[in-house]
Amino acid sequence: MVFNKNDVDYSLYLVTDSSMLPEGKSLYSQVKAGLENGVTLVQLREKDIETKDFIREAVEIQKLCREFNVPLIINDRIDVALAIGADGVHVGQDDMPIPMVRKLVGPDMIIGWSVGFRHEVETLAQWGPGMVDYIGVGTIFSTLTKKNPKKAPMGPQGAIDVLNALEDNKADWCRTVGIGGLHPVNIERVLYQCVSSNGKRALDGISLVSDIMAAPDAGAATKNLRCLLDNRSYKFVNLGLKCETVLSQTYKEVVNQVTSNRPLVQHMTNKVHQNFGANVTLAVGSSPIMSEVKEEVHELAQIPHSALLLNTGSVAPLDVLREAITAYNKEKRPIVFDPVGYSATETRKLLNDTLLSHGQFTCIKGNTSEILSLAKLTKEKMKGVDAFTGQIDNEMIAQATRVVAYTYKTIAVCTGEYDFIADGTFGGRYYLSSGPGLSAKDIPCVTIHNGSIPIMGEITASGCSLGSTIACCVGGVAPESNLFDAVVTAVVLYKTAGKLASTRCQGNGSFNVQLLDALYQLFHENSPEKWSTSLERLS
Ligand SMILES: Nc1ncnc2c1ncn2[C@@H]1O[C@H](COP(=O)(O)OP(=O)(O)OP(=O)(O)O)[C@@H](O)[C@H]1O
Ligand SMILES: Cc1ncsc1CCO
Ligand SMILES: [Mg+2]
Repeated sequence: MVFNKNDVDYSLYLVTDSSMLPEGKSLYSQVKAGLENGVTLVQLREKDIETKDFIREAVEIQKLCREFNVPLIINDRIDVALAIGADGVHVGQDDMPIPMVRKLVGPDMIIGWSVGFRHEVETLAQWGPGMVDYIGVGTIFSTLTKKNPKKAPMGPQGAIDVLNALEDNKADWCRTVGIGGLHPVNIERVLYQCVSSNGKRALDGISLVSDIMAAPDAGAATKNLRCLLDNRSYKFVNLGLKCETVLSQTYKEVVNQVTSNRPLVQHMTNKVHQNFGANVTLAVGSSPIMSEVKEEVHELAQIPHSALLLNTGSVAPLDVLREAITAYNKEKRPIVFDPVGYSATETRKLLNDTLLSHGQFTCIKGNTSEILSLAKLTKEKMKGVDAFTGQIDNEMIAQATRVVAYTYKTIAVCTGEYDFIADGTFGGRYYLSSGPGLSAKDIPCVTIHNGSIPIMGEITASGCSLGSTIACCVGGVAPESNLFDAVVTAVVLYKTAGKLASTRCQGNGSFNVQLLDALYQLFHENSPEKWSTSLERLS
């Protein structure tokens, strides 16, 4: 053993696969290129190979790894690991039980275990520090490397559950690498999202196969991966992210920017909302396009100042929604997500969870039912798309909003008489191993209020149209503007318009018309110093 187990760098963990080598490259040459450019740990994983050949290969790779002072882990084959004196072994849930592995390999060898569930973490915690040194947390996304996957992809949320279980069980010795379907397009996002709820733990690294093994230029591919890991900042929209005091001057500036940039807001929204949403978008100086066509999402996402409102009230097919998220994330354009009726049925919950795992959202907006159930603060199913009617106080709503913002690293908005807005974006920063240190209760949260306006909740799609307004504001602000300010401006503008409309209307029908007029008027006057809505920063 040349390594102190505690000093192992898990950040970029290369797992080999000789079945995917590009022409003219060998396993040896690919691993060498990886090591020269920032791979910190190597696992030899050969599924269909004679023992004699495996040993020969392992000895060769071991020599190479030693040159770079990088540990070599052997997959599955404890006998091979022992025979060559490897630095570690990696075993799966269906392989030899960990206590037996430890007995065979002795105390110094690194033992890695594939883990996907909380109860597996509880088991390793009971074994204590002498057993498992690190876990491969996965499968995060589906992957072609595993031919017959036994587990459904867990998504970043599943990885967060595992990190939480490690914290809850005080397994502080155990390191973690994310595994499964990780590629340059999603690595930053996964690292950004995967933080335990107490803020103390993030993934220690990522493990991957094809992006290095199958790369025509494995050196360049590794360099690129190394950059992503070392970057520590995920700009999921091309905007500055910070949370400052919001003043009427700020509202004015946001409205000015929306006016001059006139964003194109693609709506994938429910049938009830389509017409009104398009009119609201026009009223606030923006251009709507209602489109659920898979083929055009990339083109639309590339338009300057585009934004996507993704409302799952009555939904486009899953593959269309996924493609839209991929496109807007790729172009770093904002997405506002409205998970309408999130917990009304199991089907809706699964659909929304699938989308939440698939990408990064600038803002997640919901009513009290949606936000409470997203935050897992209620197990009660929603009655259709209705807001929560049970007992809740503002403190609980603030907590739920913060939990949603923190969990999804987003700006969360919870609507009702009081609207709550929490910023869980951390300015796009991410951390390896230690996490940001803050938990949901520590993140910025404001509440806005303009008295009780029950009629706002009594017309359909009023929440959906707040979603349109937010999308106009986050799409319309100039690069390097503050996203949180843009969201707050939209919510304050909308509430002010609701108040004004409620004083002018004669009932629900005319309220709708008055709301459009008021939005148009307030937006175009742009005199926020006269707006009646108040904002309070919560501690
Ligand atoms: N009692 C109330 N007082 C003041 N404003 C309210 C009240 N109820 C709702 N609102 C406002 O009405 C808008 C819609 O909020 P609501 O919570 O009803 O959304 P929603 O249920 O998602 O709407 P929908 O699904 O019908 O689109 C928000 O802008 C919110 O601030
Ligand atoms: C009524 C309704 N049903 C699905 S979406 C929607 C609009 C309000 O959320
Ligand atoms: Mg409502």
